Parts: sequence; structure tokens; C-alpha cells
Amino acid sequence: MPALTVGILVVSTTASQHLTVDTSTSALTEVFEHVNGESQAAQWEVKETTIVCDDIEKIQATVKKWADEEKLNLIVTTGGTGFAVKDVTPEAVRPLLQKEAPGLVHAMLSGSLEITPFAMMSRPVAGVRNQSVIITVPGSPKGAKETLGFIVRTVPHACIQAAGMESSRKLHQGGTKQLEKTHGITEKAGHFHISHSPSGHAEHGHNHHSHGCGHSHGHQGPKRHQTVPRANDLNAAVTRRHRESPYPMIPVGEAHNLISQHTPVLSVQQKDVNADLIGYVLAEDITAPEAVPAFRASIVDGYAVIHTDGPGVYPVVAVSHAAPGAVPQLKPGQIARITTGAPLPPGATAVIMVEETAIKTMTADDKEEKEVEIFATGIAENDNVREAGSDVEAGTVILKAGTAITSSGGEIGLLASVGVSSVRVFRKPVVGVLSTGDELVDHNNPRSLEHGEIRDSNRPTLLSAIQAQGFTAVDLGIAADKSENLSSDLTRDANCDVIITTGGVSMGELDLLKPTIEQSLKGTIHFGRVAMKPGKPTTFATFPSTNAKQGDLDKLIFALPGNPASALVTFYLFVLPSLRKSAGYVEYHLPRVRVVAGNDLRIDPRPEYHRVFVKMQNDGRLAAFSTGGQRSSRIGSAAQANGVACLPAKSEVGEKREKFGYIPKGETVTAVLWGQIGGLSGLM
Ligand SMILES: Nc1nc2c(c(=O)[nH]1)N[C@H]1C(S)=C(S)[C@@H](COP(=O)(O)OP(=O)(O)OC[C@H]3O[C@@H](n4cnc5c(N)ncnc54)[C@H](O)[C@@H]3O)O[C@H]1N2
Ligand code: MOO
Ligand SMILES: [Mg+2]
Repeated sequence: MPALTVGILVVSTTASQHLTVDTSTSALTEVFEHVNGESQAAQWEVKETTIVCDDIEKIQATVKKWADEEKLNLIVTTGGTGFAVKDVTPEAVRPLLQKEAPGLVHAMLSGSLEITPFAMMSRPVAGVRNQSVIITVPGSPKGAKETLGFIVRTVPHACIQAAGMESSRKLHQGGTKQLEKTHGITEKAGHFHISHSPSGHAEHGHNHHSHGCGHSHGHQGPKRHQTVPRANDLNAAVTRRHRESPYPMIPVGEAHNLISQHTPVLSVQQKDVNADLIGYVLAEDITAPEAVPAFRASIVDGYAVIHTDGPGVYPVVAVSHAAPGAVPQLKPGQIARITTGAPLPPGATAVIMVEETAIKTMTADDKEEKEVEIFATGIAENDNVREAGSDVEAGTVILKAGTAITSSGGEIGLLASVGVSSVRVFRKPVVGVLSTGDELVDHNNPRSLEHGEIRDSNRPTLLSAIQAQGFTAVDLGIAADKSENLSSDLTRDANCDVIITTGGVSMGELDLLKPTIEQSLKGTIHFGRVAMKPGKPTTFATFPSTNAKQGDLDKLIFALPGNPASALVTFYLFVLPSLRKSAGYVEYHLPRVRVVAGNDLRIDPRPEYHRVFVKMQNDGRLAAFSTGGQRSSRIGSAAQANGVACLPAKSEVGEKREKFGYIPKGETVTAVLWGQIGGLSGLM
């Protein structure tokens, strides 16, 4: 798709007066950038941003300029959609719309209502003016971001149609093909039909929105996909099971959004400052109770002087060591021996390094210098002096809320330097790991395997990865492929905030996780399939907690595929960001970098996450080398991998490449990193 141009109009009287308070523009820009990073998604270019006060005429002037003159593809206003007297954005935008878009309004409201009932306090409008699609999202950066997130992957098609783009037919078909593949959505005579149901009885699609009755139908099943039938009935015979997955295959980006939406940030606790604080995120700004240094101190070993005295021979009248205690006053014509970090004698204005001096005379016992000659010339006031508070001023904020305590030691050191011994941080989630499958045998069971048995490699893998990422991992063992076992094992440790299971989520008759979550745990499955390789049956659900300590927070379940490489890749791509969000991380997704393919990388009908080792090259670029065979069962594909190269689906790479079957060596692709980048070996 060509880049679609966007204008972001912040409607806020405060922000229009104090430009610095606007964080909505960057929050919305981030959403577009995030989507740009998804290989199969539309590309957005934020072309215009401006801030106006809550004034109908000003709002209209900007929207008209962007729609009528600049012909931007999408105009997003944020703010002024509430019920306050000053809120006039819908009143300003509505008369400008030549066509209204109730579908977009519905999508924004229904998505937001699932997050907070306060969404009903927003009065969005949406529609088309000339060739521009216009939407109005709420003012809070969080709300704005979430609301935009609900439509941003679908709205390109509206923009392309509204713009009557030359290639719209072709682009649109391409786009629809993608939607069809990932959502089960098809377009017939301009209407979208959502056919989530393999049995064909749930063809609701757009009429869902067009009854005009203003409420949704009472379908059972996952909240967000209201046309999805429930998982297999636990008590039904195998002949009654679904023969096609009832779960729509959603794009990876949508899976990330759903996980973010349902991942709570956990409560705040007080923690001591020591090595156990690593990985926690501060829940408060930390103000320095003490200054560093607390006194004027020397930066070098030498002699404290009065700088105006200049070079010459001076009597050594005192000694100041880096030790507690008072130091006598220095008078003009006198100097004092001093060590690095020791307090300056009152009256001293600079320190001369010992290397720039010589002993002139000594005390009678020859043990100390009596007079010293200073050679240094051009000494300025405060040379080699650390003023009190010059590293840290008492009362200033040294670390802001949202800062993660890293293992580098820097943050712990800073806190310790000002005498902070405990801080308020977000609680980290406790993560249970349960393997499922009758075929599993503990990896350390010394007996040899019987026919059909395999070693449980997922549990030690995930327990290690969770622990290495700084979270508490609880070993929930192996559950047999029986629903009663699964539900009792899933609820066994009430302290777990998050449970990761592996296996039992695909189409086999013993794949019982999904029905168990829905029917026994009364949980909600937010998605049950993702368009990716590996990881297609990745399932994300929440269920009510019975642990009073966890308040009314639901527990999260990541039911990962049993295939070992699939389980580990989906752990990094989906579970880890969620754990980090719960722990208060602001940047909770894994870092992405652009890399050169170090080998030809085979492409698949699904977007593929190819395990690679990313390493710096002699030319200064990063290159990604395949770890070899990428079959989902081969956990060896993750050994020595520090991330994955994100490869587009075959259908996304153009006809020539599609035939070719791989991304050639030397091509640039995006990689997601979970380990340290390899460098050039050798000294700096
Ligand atoms: N008819 C279909 N079959 C399959 C589909 C499909 O769409 N239609 N999807 C395939 C994909 S893709 C994957 S991935 C797997 C996922 O399977 P499950 O998550 O249901 O997992 P299981 O069936 O229980 O096991 C799959 C595989 O993994 C081995 N396994 C399980 N647990 C462990 C463990 N703890 N350590 C090591 N290995 C484990 C298990 O023995 C199986 O070999 O489904 C495909 N099928
Ligand atoms: O989606 Mo599966 O994880 O390819 O083997
Ligand atoms: Mg299975």
C-alpha cells in the first residue's frame, strides 16, 4: 500500500496555551508507527499535527484546511468529545462530514467500553469529507491511543476508498484478501461479512451494526468476537467436535493489542534497595534526601590552596583525609594536604595535584612535609573541587516513576548514594508454568522412554526464561489431558497472577485447554489463533481470581502451543511484554532493529518469526543468521538465538518473491531481539 497521510488535531485549551503539556500527539503518532512496523500493515505518514483550543471555528478551520486543501487521508481529532460545557469537537466536526461512518463510531465505542464503562462518556463522530476520513477520539492520551488502536488496521481500506485512489481496486482487493485470511471477513457488494462460524450459522457481519437498535446481540463466547461459538463442549463425543477452528485467525498486532488491554498494572509495594530490587519499576518519583557530595570535596590527591596565592613555597598547616571530622580554616599563604574525596578546609578555593608540587622542607622526624612548593600556574577558583550537591542536589528528583531498576547497578548505586533504603515499586507478576500432555515425562526422570512418550522440555525452558527475565516462576508440573486435571492444576497455586500452559490448544480431541478455560474456570478467551508461524494456536484468556490478595484482578492465561519452538517464541513475543506491562514497564515490548539477512530466509504462507542470531558486521550493520531448520518441534532452532527475524507472509512479498520462496541474503528485514546482540570480538 502507498503511505496514507494523517493529520493529528489536538483539541485542548490547556495544551494550546502550554504546548509542553501535549502528550496526545506523540501517543497517537506511536500507534501509527507501531502499525508501520507490522510488515503486512498499511504504512502511515503523520504529515500534520497541531493544537487548537476548544473552539468550534478553530477546529473547523483546521479540519477544512486538511481535508479540502491538503487532502490528508485520515484526520484524527483528540479531545473535546466529553460532556463538559467546553466540549464541542463533535459539534464542530459533524457539520463538516459529507458522509457519516457509524461503523467506525461503533468500533471505537464498543472496543473502549470493554476497557472502561467511562467510554460511554465519549461522544465520537466519524465520517468522510471530500477524500478524507475523519475520526474523533477522546482527549486522554491513553484513551486516544486505545480508541485509535481499534480501527487503525481496518481504516486504511476506508481511506483508500474515500480517496478514490487510482489503484484502489487492486489495493482494496489485496487488503481484503488479507482481512479475509486473518479475520474470516469477506466483502460482498460493499458489505463485510464475518464468517467466524465453520458451521455457517453465525453469518452476522455488518448487519451486526446496521440493525440500528444500538445494542449488540447476546452471542455466547469470547467477548470481543461475539460471533465466535464456544469451544468444544467438554462432554461431547469426538464426533461432535469442531472440524475447523471456531477462533478467528487474528494478526499479531491485534493479539498484542488484546493482551495489552487485558493486562493490568499490578499494585504498589515497598521494597528494600538491594540486589533483589533489580527488574522492578518505580511507582514514585524518588527525591534525594541528601546531597552528593554533602560537603565541598577534593577531586584529586594533593594540596588544598587559596587559588589567588599562585605558585611558590607554602607551609603545610593541616591534613584532610577522606574521613569524618572537622578540618581547620586555611589562611592566605597556607596550604593543606588533602586526599581525593576529603572535605576542603574552610577558606580553601582549589586543589593542586601532588604531581604538580615538590617537598621543600620536612618535619624534624622526616615523616611529613613542612613546606611544599607549588608549581602549577593559572589556577582557577574551584579547580579540582566538587561543590556540595554538585553530583546530586538534595530535594531533586533523581529517578522518575516508571524507571526500571536495571541489573547494571546504576540505579541501585544512585539510590544508595543519597541514602534511600527502600522505594515504592509495582509488584511483579508471579508466573505459573504448566505442561499438559499424557505423553510427557520429566526431563530428569532417569528411566528410558516408552513408545509414544517424550521429554517435557517446555517447562524447564519457560521456567528458566521467566526467571532470567526477573520474574518469579512457579512450577505447576505436568497435567494429564483430562479437563478435571487441567482445571485443578490451573487453579492450584492461588498466588500466580499469570499462568502459562503449553500444549492442548489446537484441533485434537485431547486439546482441552480452551473448553476447560471457558467452561470450568468461567474464563474469557480473547483470542484462540494468531496468523503467525510458529504459534498459530496461541491462546490468550482471563479468568476470575479467587485470591483476595489479588483484589478483583483477573488472572491471565497464555495457553501456548505444545511445539517447543512455538512455545518459546510466543513466550517472548506475547507473554514477556505482558509480564513487563504488569510490572509497570512503560516500554514493555521487545526492541526491534533493522537487520540484513545473513542467509536466504524461506518464507511461509503465514508471517514467520525465524529464529536468528543477530550480530554486528564489519561494515557496522547488523546481520541476522538463521539457526537452521525452523520446524516448530525443533527447540534447537532457539538454541543460541537472540531473537527472530520477522518475515512477511508469502502473499505479501510480491509475485516474483512469492515464486522465489525466500527473502534473499542481503535483504533488510526487521528483527525482534530477546537476547544480547553479538558484537565484533576484540578490544575497543
Ligand atoms: N488439524 C490441525 N492440527 C494441528 C494444527 C491445526 O491448525 N490443525 N495446528 C498445528 C500447530 S501449528 C501446532 S503449533 C500444534 C499445536 O498443538 P497443541 O498446542 O495442541 O499441542 P499438543 O497437541 O499438545 O502438542 C503438540 C506437540 O508438542 C509436543 N509437546 C507438547 N508439550 C510438550 C512439552 N512440554 N515439551 C515438549 N514437547 C511438547 C507434543 O508432544 C506434540 O508433538 O498443533 C498442530 N496441529
Ligand atoms: O503454529 Mo505451529 O506453532 O507452526 O507449529
Ligand atoms: Mg494438539
